[in-house]
Amino acid sequence: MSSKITPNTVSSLKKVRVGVLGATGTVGQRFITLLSEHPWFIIEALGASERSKGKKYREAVKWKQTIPLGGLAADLIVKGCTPEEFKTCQLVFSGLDADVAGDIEYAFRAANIPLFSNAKNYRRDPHVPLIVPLVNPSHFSIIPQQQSLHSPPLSKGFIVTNANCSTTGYVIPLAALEKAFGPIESVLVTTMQAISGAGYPGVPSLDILGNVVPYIGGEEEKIEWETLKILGGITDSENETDKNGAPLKTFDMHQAGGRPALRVSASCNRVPVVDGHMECVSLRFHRRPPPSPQQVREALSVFTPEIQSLGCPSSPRKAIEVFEEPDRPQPRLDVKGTHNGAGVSVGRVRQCQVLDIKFVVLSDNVSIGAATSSIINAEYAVLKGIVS
Ligand SMILES: NC(=O)C1=CN([C@@H]2O[C@H](COP(=O)(O)OP(=O)(O)OC[C@H]3O[C@@H](n4cnc5c(N)ncnc54)[C@H](OP(=O)(O)O)[C@@H]3O)[C@@H](O)[C@H]2O)C=CC1
Ligand SMILES: N[C@@H](CC(=O)OP(=O)(O)O)C(=O)O
Repeated sequence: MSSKITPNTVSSLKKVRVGVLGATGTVGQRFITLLSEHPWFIIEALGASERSKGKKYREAVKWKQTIPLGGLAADLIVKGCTPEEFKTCQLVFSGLDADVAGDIEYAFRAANIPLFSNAKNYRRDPHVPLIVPLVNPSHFSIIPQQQSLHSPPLSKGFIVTNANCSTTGYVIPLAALEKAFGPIESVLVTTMQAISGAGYPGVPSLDILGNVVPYIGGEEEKIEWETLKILGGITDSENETDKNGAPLKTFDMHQAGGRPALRVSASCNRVPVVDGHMECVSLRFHRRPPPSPQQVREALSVFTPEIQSLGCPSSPRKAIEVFEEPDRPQPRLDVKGTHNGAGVSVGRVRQCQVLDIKFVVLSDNVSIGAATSSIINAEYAVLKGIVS
């Protein structure tokens, strides 16, 4: 496909054939729901574990979505997760358990199948982009390097990851604020994470009902470093070159051009909420004097990511909904927001007596925190001719 492709030309072409790995899981089910009505993509193949393989999807899955399972996917036979079984797919989404995602996703890339992953396995890879589509789709520019460094070099295959669900939710307002007011110096974030973030069946009811668990293994570290990769840029490496002697591209981890290092401290809690991660954020800007709460509200409200102006069909109508009411957003009332969980909601923007500004952000951990992000990333790749 040429880079002149527009949303209208994609709509008039034959639908892109897609597969879903981990299709029976919490994220996999959200993929099925969103893809069943997708204007550009059609589900071609579904994969899961040996437990599910060979069964009709409707028999293999414990369907937990509020929308009934219907459409073509319900009667597809679930396959194993091997590239051979997905060779007719033009791209594949992965909602695989991280314990198995590493080898399986590697095999798909090696078989020249573009793969959009929710799992954590390749997020730290120096040649794999970690893309929150409302923030840093420009990081797709690392893909040619990822393909050329693979042995043998790849013509079509690549891996794109999306972020941890808590990172995704709060990094969207951070990006809007950096765009408006320049670098952020420090961030304190405290999460209240929904049970669905732990997959199905997830946290035992006796542990979570009427309770708060102040620990989610590995989560705080992920939020702290993923933020730097996502909000940073891509620069030329000082000491690594390709086979022609040209500098390799590298993620600057938010430190390019003498920018002050961004320091992030995260505290993560599991709370008895079904869907929707709420995060309390306090931050300090580099610039002095810092913006006022009203300027922050306005900057968040007008934030328009590139994917919106490009016309990606799953992008939210409004990226950040800003609430004025003192007791909103709330997970039960606001998790779906204005566009089926594809945007985020911010409220309680106010002055912080220790840093500069504080606010609360709510995101749908299974939608923009997982499946919706992968889908928008794939739409962007189709529009940019990165997938054909
Ligand atoms: N839930 C969330 O909010 C978020 C999750 N993620 C990440 O997304 C991924 C999926 O999460 P989630 O949906 O919650 O997890 P689930 O536990 O709900 O689902 C896991 C999926 O992986 C499949 N699977 C397990 N073992 C194998 C195997 N050996 N071979 C092939 N398939 C296998 C399961 O199939 P079967 O049913 O047959 O066992 C199931 O489809 C994880 O990596 C998670 O960290 C990322 C962001 C948010
Ligand atoms: N750990 C997150 C969900 C998740 O799976 O994260 P990751 O994709 O970073 O492993 C939660 O429990 O809410």
